[in-house]
Amino acid sequence: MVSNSCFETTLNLPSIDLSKPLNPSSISSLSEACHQWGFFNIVNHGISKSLYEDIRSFSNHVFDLSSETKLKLGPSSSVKTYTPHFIASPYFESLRVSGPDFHSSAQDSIDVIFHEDRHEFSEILEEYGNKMTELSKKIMKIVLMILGDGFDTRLYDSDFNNCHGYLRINRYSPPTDLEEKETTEGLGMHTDMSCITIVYQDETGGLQVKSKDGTWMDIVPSEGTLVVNIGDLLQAWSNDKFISSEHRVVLKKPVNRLSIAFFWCFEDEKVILAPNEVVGNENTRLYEPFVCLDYLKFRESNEEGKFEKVGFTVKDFVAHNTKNCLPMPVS
Ligand SMILES: O=C(O)CCC(=O)C(=O)O
Ligand SMILES: [Fe+2]
Repeated sequence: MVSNSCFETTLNLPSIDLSKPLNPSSISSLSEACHQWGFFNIVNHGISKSLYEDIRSFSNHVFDLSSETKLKLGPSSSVKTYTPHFIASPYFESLRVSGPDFHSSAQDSIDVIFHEDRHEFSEILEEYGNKMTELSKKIMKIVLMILGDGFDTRLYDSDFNNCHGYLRINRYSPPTDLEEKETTEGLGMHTDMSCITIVYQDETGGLQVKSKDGTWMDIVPSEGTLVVNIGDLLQAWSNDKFISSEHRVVLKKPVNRLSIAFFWCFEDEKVILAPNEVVGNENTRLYEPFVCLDYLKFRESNEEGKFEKVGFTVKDFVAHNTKNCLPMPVS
């Protein structure tokens, strides 16, 4: 499980400054990043450092509870908001808070694990969820703008009108015998089940994206910067004009790592079909229309130790569907 890695480099992603209008050069570097990496940075996003500090201290408080208490929110509980160690990886655990009512989603979990009123926790998670929702809408508009010159993004408002978001607070606890210069995977290579994901990673670092030649590139954390990555749903909707990045998290230091990922997704019942204008005349449609929920069910796994399922993508889903649609051999 623990490996020495020598082919890793740092990736410089363009930063989109959300306090300024986009100019032609930022559009062009964003477009390149979306096609090549499926990753870019945003700055001046309006989320304060103190909100992160509040969420961090709340999260550590929850993750430090006993396994027995946390499992009251686990996969076999009624709320199912906690993913324990050994589902995605031995070192990964996470807590989910779902929109659009982030307050009540957080409160449902908090009521189960605390025997006193901790409404301040639901309030900070509500604030974060609402801010991420607004940010996601803003970023989606920017991302759609780069689809092409003269492309009227209003045409697709209806496609994205019913999007919803949820956040997952992730904590990684490296193995205690992790030695200097050794790394281990905290979360294996995967693509996200979202249109876009907005990631806050703490100063520990460890997020990596896979380049086309297979090299893992470090996305180094920078204070005040959030990382955005394209997910499978937008890749399929855009007929591969946007790339859903293959990424992972490696643990390089013997310290706990915290990240918060906000997933902005199509509604479950949406039929995903790339619009004709996006496919273009010369290109073929790469994905048969599919229902979002069918893809989510294909990807989701609560099975302990089935780490390989983490790496399935929308391409695997399409291949699986095609295989299942082949005529049965005549015996
Ligand atoms: O922890 C991170 O930095 C990224 C997490 C991630 O990729 C995910 O939750 O899908
Ligand atoms: Fe991810």
